[in-house]
Amino acid sequence: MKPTKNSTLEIISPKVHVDDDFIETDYEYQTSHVKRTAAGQLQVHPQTTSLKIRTARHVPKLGVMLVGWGGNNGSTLTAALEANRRQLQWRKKTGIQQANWFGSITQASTVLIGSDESGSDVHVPMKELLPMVEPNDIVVDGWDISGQHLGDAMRRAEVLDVGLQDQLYEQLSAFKPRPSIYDPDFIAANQLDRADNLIKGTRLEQYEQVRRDIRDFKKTSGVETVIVLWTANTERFSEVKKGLNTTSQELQASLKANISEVSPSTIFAMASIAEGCTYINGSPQNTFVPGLIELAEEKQIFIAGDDFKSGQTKIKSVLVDFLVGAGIKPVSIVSYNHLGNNDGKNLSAPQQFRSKEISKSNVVDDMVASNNVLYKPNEHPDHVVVIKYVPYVGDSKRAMDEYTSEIMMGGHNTLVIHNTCEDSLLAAPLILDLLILGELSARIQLRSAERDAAAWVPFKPVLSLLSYLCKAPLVPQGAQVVNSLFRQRAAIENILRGCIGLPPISHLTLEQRFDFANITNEPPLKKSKLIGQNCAVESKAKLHANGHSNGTKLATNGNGH
Ligand SMILES: NC(=O)c1ccc[n+]([C@@H]2O[C@H](COP(=O)([O-])OP(=O)(O)OC[C@H]3O[C@@H](n4cnc5c(N)ncnc54)[C@H](O)[C@@H]3O)[C@@H](O)[C@H]2O)c1
Ligand SMILES: O=P([O-])([O-])O[C@@H]1[C@@H](O)[C@H](O)[C@@H](O)[C@H](O)[C@@H]1O
Repeated sequence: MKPTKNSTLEIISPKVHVDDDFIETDYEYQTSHVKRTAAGQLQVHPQTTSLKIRTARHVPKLGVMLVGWGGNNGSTLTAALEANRRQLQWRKKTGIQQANWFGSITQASTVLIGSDESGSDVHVPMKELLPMVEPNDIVVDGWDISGQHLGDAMRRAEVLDVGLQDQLYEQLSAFKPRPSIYDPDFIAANQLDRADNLIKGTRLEQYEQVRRDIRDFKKTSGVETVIVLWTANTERFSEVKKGLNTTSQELQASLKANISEVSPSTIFAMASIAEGCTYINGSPQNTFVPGLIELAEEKQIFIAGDDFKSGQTKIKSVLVDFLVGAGIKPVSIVSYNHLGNNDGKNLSAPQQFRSKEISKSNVVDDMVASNNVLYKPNEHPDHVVVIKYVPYVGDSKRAMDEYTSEIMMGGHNTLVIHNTCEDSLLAAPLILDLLILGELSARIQLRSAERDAAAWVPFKPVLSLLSYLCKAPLVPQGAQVVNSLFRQRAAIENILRGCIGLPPISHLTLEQRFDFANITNEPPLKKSKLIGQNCAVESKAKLHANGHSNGTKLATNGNGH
């Protein structure tokens, strides 16, 4: 079976069944359930559940409606879609630059699927594992409180090279954001000068207008599926209060009663759910108040978020995982950055900064809690987040992080990281992945393999699979919040593997550590082909032997090469 029409991959397995509509696999799901006894013992029960996984093969034409379309992220994503669609290139002072999707795991990363007869790893592009939306086929629309068309919005953002902007300006100028819901109580007062493109009326009337906009987009664009994604300004947190928004009934009643504490982002989420659209929150505010989550669960519509995990926090979710996993104890983490884009301007207001501080600070909690050898109960590293607005640097975020850890015998290790990047060029590819993986998730279902008439079941409405792309992952009630980046990525990879009948990768590679031929009658590994650095050394060594080397003194890898 070839998962996608142009895939280099073919799965040869009796467990995989393909017809015109579905890829269906038999899947032995293996877990370990742990019970704590009264005596404090941990009883571990390995379990295997026989499942079937199916993935609908038809990839719908996807429409995305961005809230905050005219912002740095929204305009940059729109520009990138057009630049890649047209395979544009432009001159930079360093030479010719081609459009690409670097930073997108679906478009620019590969997945280990196994090893070949010589024992070498084999990786394939993630997008070849299952039928996925092609970025070139995505249709974009959206809203913004600023009425600037996308050509001027791209220029205002000052993110992309002028050589590229000039090739896109006319085309993007045809895109005009729809009027949006503006409530100055939820974003910084310094955003007022942008607010010239507004939906008037009560919250209910605004909600109804957003629903009409979604229906209008579906009708005029011909898309089959719409995902609504918030990449507008960070809002302050909404108050969560009984009678206001703790149930779907309360929330809907508050909307109808025009209660001021119902935020624009929550109204957009309600309208999206009412129109059957997945809603993704790329900002840190608590759009998903309990009543909204209950509404999504009642309607079985996906919601995901919060806050794109693009830079400092992404590194933090790797570094702290490494340190704690290595038995090294982070005791102080200071994350400072300054930037000068409009996001930074909005975050210069205390309430909006507080939303971001929360999402950037909670990312270490699960990793710290995982190691009771290093940390006493409720013991945490000092953790400080600082964000400053410095207009001159624009979208070029300058991040400085310091990680101080205790090492053996009272020693200390301090890591200092300086990270400069165009923040929107980190976020735009993440938005693409949120859209593509969010759409794919809607085509994946599970059922028991042990009961013939078992119903096919979709993912839960709170789509925690997208956590890899979010700073503050929203997870289903009772589920564990996982921030470790590699665990989050492994979840995505192993779901994709399961959908094509492949087991999770254990990295055991027993066949390379034991003489497997004597255990399983497997044919022995062919002569090990040097790979990576060793291969480079071997090829240079051969060149050297034949007198063609550039004379570089070659290190050896211990095998005489
Ligand atoms: N690397 C990143 O850029 C990054 C990473 C994580 C999170 N984020 C979050 O993504 C969001 C967007 O970032 P950005 O750099 O594009 O910011 P931006 O300020 O450039 O864009 C936000 C846009 O939203 C518009 N807007 C504000 N309120 C609105 C509303 N109610 N309805 C419609 N439009 C509205 C603004 O006019 C602006 O055009 C921010 O909340 C930011 O915190 C960004
Ligand atoms: O992704 P990350 O680098 O941890 O966090 C970023 C912040 O450092 C930055 O100040 C803010 O403007 C971005 O929206 C983003 O949230």
